[in-house]
Amino acid sequence: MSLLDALFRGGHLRTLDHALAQSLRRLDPSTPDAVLAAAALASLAVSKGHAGLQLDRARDLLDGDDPAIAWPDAGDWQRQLAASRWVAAPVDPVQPSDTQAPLVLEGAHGAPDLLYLRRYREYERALALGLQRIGVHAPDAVGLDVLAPLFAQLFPQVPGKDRQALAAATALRHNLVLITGGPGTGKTTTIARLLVLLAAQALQDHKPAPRIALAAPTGRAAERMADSVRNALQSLTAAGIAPELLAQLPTTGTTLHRLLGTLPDSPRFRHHADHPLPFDVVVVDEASMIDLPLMAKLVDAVADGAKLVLLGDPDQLPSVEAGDVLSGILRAVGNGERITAEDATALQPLLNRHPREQSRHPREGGDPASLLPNHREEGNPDIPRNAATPTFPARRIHLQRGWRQDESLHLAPLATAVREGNSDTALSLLRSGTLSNVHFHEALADPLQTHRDQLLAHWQSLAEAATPAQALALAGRLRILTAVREGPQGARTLNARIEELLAGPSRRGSRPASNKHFHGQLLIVTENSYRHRLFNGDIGICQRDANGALMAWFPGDQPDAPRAFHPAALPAHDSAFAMTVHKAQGSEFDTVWLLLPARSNRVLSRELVYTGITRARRELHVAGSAEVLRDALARHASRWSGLGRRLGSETVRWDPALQPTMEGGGG
Ligand SMILES: Nc1ncnc2c1ncn2[C@@H]1O[C@H](COP(=O)(O)OP(=O)(O)OP(=O)(O)O)[C@@H](O)[C@H]1O
Repeated sequence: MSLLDALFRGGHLRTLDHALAQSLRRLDPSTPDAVLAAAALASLAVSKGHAGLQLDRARDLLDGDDPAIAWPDAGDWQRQLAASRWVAAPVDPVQPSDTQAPLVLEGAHGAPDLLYLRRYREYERALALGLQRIGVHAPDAVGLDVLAPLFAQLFPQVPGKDRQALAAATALRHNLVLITGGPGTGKTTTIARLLVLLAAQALQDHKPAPRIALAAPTGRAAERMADSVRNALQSLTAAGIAPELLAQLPTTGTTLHRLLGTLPDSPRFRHHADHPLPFDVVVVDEASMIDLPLMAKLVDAVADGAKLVLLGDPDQLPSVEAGDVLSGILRAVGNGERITAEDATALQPLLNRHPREQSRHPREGGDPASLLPNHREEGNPDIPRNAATPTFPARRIHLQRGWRQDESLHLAPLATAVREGNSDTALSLLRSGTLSNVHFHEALADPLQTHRDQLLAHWQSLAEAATPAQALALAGRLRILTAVREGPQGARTLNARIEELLAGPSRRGSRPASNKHFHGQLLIVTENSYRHRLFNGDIGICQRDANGALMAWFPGDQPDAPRAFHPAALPAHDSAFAMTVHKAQGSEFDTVWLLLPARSNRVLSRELVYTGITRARRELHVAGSAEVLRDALARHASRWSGLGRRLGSETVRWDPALQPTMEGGGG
């Protein structure tokens, strides 16, 4: 049996993957089986979140080992592909490939071979060039010293120890900046202060106030970001920052789709290179969730000379759709932070001019590296002092100190153990019961049985809420998060059981399948609908309106004015009493129940557990066996992508002639 047939008959391919291979065979019946199978697998790889197919690890795409499949040797496979008319093999990672070839093979200098669907290689190429374009426009650093008093007021901590200050200062001097860190490390707080500085800088230069956009991949994440900025502005008001500066800052956030301007029934956007976004500063939160097509389109739409600041937690799960863009970019920036000696010199007026500090330590002068946080100082990891000028003009600052320590949930030690894959520590912390509001239900498989009343009470309160806005506000109080969708510990099964429980014994089973919506039902949208302005991951609730008609309500532009849809007219959606950790990215809930499957599964990873537990704001329950937890923490959720090497490549240089035009599709 051919490899393609074996893959198809084994149920490993989707219809779409198989159809792609078949269409190549129809066009040229002499196409070798290995090429057809590779085309189908490259298409399958995208559906599993990879940018392309890594030939030597193709078997990892399958859900389990299949003895019926005889995998070709990766070297032979590569040679057959390189010789095929369907496969372009450009030597340069930023040159366009032959438009006639639907597949692109890349891999050089010992890097593994990646086979792309052409469109995804174009997205990566466009993204790499677009990031270069944004990054090479370094803003003028002249005049930073005038900002020093305001800077010192905004960042009163001890200089040389404050990474938030370093991040803001760096972002004043660079146009492509990544500020990374776990939950509560002050990413948004830092942004608010940076925006005040940018407003002050414009005022001082007699320029118009900067046009600023705050965006995130999901509506919920955008709202959370705007909330945090509003809180930060309140603290800045209290700290005596000039109201005229604060007045220039945005207090609302938007989704990336809305920012870019969706077009009805089209994956294209209103804003792109030829019609760029009318913003001088674009700040995007939850960058780990952004997939390759969307990031490529965002970067394409950022105007020349504008600043792009990406915020994210690199330890979270990568985006569900193809990409793992954030980690690709971080790989190119380098694992450490790229603060060059040149940066340090330029930032000296800000970082070394704290009035408080100056009186204690007269300005040292001379050694610019003395400005940088020293890794030997407590709480500050290493920063390469004078890394060679990076080929990729981005800067990254990683914030480490958690600022939410006074809150009742004591999560940090567990989050660290999980992030580091340290299962002994994670288990002993969980078992010890010493972390406040963290509960471990070892080997518990069914919380709906053991904690039924407590869980049901919450969902019943949704049905009792007086208005849809109130019900939506309550919706974030509790969520069951699962690793998988199917199976006894999967989101689908749990939702069905919760629906039954809510229906009560008398009505159990009475709700016809065709009319599955009910008052108090929590919903999650599972596909993007540009027409409805509803996007994958949006959460809504069913409630009867004043006339008794059951409507589905989703957050609107104003928190107190949700949008109503007829349930039958909604795009694809599910119940959302329980949802997968993947779908919960970008959201937080007061109480989280993280339910692990009874048996190990390839989707389990330390990133999944980390993302799941860090969704909790007040209380965390983890249910599962030690064995499954150990297995999860031993695995990384990695994705195949060539972005890191494309960005790090010596040959990637911004050249307007190379900039591709963004095609539609994918995003
Ligand atoms: N330098 C600081 N001094 C005092 N409080 C701070 C500081 N930085 C952050 N905080 C506080 O810590 C909390 C978390 O900050 P913030 O929301 O900015 O973090 P974040 O990294 O954006 O979090 P998340 O990723 O969860 O959105 C806020 O209450 C904020 O006021």
